[in-house]
Amino acid sequence: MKQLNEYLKDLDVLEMVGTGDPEISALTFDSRQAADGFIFVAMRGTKVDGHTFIPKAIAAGCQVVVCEEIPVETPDGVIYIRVADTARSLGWLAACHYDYPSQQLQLVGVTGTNGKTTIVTLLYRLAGELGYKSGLCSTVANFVDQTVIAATHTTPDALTLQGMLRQMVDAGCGYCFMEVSSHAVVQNRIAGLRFAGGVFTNITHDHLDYHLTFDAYLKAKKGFFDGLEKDAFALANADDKNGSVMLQNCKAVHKTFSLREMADYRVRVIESLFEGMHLEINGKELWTPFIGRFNAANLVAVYGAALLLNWDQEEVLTALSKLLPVDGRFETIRSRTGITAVVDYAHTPDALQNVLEALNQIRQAQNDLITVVGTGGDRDPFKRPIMAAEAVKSSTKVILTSDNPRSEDPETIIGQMMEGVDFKDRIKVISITNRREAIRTACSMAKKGDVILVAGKGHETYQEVKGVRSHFDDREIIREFFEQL
Ligand SMILES: CC(=O)N[C@H]1[C@@H](OP(=O)(O)OP(=O)(O)OC[C@H]2O[C@@H](n3ccc(=O)[nH]c3=O)[C@H](O)[C@@H]2O)O[C@H](CO)[C@@H](O)[C@@H]1O[C@H](C)C(=O)N[C@@H](C)C(=O)N[C@H](CCC(=O)O)C(=O)O
Ligand SMILES: Nc1ncnc2c1ncn2[C@@H]1O[C@H](COP(=O)(O)OP(=O)(O)OP(=O)(O)O)[C@@H](O)[C@H]1O
Ligand SMILES: N[C@H](CCC[C@H](N)C(=O)O)C(=O)O
Ligand SMILES: [Mg+2]
Repeated sequence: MKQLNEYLKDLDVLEMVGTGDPEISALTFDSRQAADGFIFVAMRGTKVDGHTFIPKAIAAGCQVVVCEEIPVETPDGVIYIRVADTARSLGWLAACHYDYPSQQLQLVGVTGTNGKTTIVTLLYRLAGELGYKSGLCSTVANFVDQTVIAATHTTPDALTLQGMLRQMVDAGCGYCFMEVSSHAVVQNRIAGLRFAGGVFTNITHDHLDYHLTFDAYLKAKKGFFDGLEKDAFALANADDKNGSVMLQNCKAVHKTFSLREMADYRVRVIESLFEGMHLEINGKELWTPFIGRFNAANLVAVYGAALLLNWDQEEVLTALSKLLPVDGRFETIRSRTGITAVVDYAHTPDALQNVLEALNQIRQAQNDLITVVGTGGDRDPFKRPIMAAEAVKSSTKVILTSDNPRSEDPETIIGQMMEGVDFKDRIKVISITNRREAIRTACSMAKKGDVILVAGKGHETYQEVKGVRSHFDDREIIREFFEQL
């Protein structure tokens, strides 16, 4: 255990009320978790202000409070530490508490609207193929070497994150690959971390409910690159017009990847089939079971990051072609009757457009492409009509349905999606609120050779309706209906 003064050396303390240097047992930012010997960090949230829970945290045994505003009443025996930004301070306190684990391994962060989970998971698997122990922080799951820890967020809170990194270091991991969400940057969940490198995939429409403007969303992503040190690498997608924005004034070593332009790491799609793609990466050819140009971009980003970590180029290329698609991303299920279903986590307009483009390139023109899609409740409402329009533009039939409606009315969400569909196109659209029914309908409509895309939920094994989560898995449901054909 450490004394308080050790924790304070990383903070810019503006004011302190109370004296002493108590021994600290743990940290918390939630008064409900507080106990004797804890530091309580008061954070201003989106729903409530953590400062209002300071008395509760003290009643539970906290002797040290880190806050942005010192309360009027300051009982004896409690030390109040005022800082400008408690969320940022939490990152540094957590880093100190766990003995700065990010400085003891090579941490690579991946940010962007789409492709983060794919890239970090492939880097983690590639490390395994090459015999390196590593950790993973992703939307689907976290891994400490081979041990899985369930994921609640794409990027966990600073305390959970630093704790997990400590477990990785203790387990002998030399690397950690993590997703850096824009929420995490804004909420300073990544404060106190030292990155060996950062990767930028792309930025398109998402999360405008939280960031309000595209500019603010862009700034959040850029915030991650602005924080990289000069010995780190910054690998950006040259095909995205904001790739260069990420690199502007970034101290790290600039590198790029591209499907089109001259870049440090280049990929070309030689052939694309349902079984996979034939690629050329920096002049070397390889086969991969991945489908879609966007996955060629993901693979070249993985290749670039691997070389920037000084992994052996030949070994990387050999292992790359063995990697299999990630859970819930372009997962293919075939019926005995010759129908192909694809389950994909496309939950943004750009992702949906990309997946549909890939499917249209590889399917036979005479066959139908039936898309089943919804959009999440309590999340960006502006993407709803755009996603419906994308689905209609590139599919022959569309079934609009529910995703995770959360606290919202599912029919209202579908109604907002429908607003994006031109009147003349409505003939090819039906809406079925119950997602299971929607999938069943798609399976019974499809004929031999047709393709069904079930988009939006990918790996998820639940559906949240009116705040209640029940077991739900697009893949299980498709298999069940395919059995009945
Ligand atoms: C909008 C958002 O990001 N919210 C996150 C935020 O919660 P919040 O701001 O609502 O917190 P709050 O409820 O207002 O509480 C404020 C403070 O008071 C404290 N409190 C509260 C009650 C109490 O009795 N005592 C107490 O001390 C809370 O612990 C907190 O410190 O801080 C919490 C703790 O870190 C997060 O769990 C929570 O994530 C929510 C659950 C969430 O859904 N977040 C999503 C939107 C998210 O973060 N997504 C991104 C990106 C997704 C992607 O694209 O992949 C992700 O990284 O997962
Ligand atoms: N490089 C890419 N460019 C555009 N779309 C992509 C790319 N990679 C994946 N996608 C699409 O986006 C979906 C989500 O991919 P992935 O889970 O890798 O992204 P993510 O950035 O982790 O998403 P999230 O923000 O939910 O964590 C995929 O199912 C696919 O449809
Ligand atoms: N990480 C994304 C995932 C959305 C997935 C979709 N199935 C939904 O629930 O809206 C988010 O929180 O916006
Ligand atoms: Mg993800």
